[in-house]
Amino acid sequence: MMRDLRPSPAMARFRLALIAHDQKKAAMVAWAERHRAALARCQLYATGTTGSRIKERCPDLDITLMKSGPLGGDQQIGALIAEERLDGLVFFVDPLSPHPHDVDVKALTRLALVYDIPMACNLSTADLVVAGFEAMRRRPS
Ligand SMILES: O=C(CO)COP(=O)(O)O
Repeated sequence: MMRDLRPSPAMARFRLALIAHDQKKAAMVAWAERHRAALARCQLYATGTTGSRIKERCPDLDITLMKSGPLGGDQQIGALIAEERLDGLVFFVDPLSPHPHDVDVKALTRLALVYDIPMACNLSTADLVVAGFEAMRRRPS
């Protein structure tokens, strides 16, 4: 079954979570800056360090900061998905470094699959997710 990704009238903003591993944080900040206008129309969540880094560069973005990933932030984002309070996830994964909380990352990925949440793990897919949100926002209901 296809999810209807249009925001309901009651939920006029897409709810998007942003996460980046350490080696990908600079790319995430640059990406967020590039999509600043579209992201300003979203309700944003982020793991602690990722969100703080984005806010340094884009202080106008309203981001709800969760805990840092290794301290449970990935699981908090997963809980948002399980409660159906998230419409998309951008998670810039570093495939070349080991992470002590790999099990949390796997659990988060699994929940995004279970709940059919658009999940972008690299730049080009993240661009498509934002373009998709913007196109759906403009589509007459
Ligand atoms: O570790 C992370 C994702 O697994 C990201 O967490 P931070 O944004 O707190 O660094």
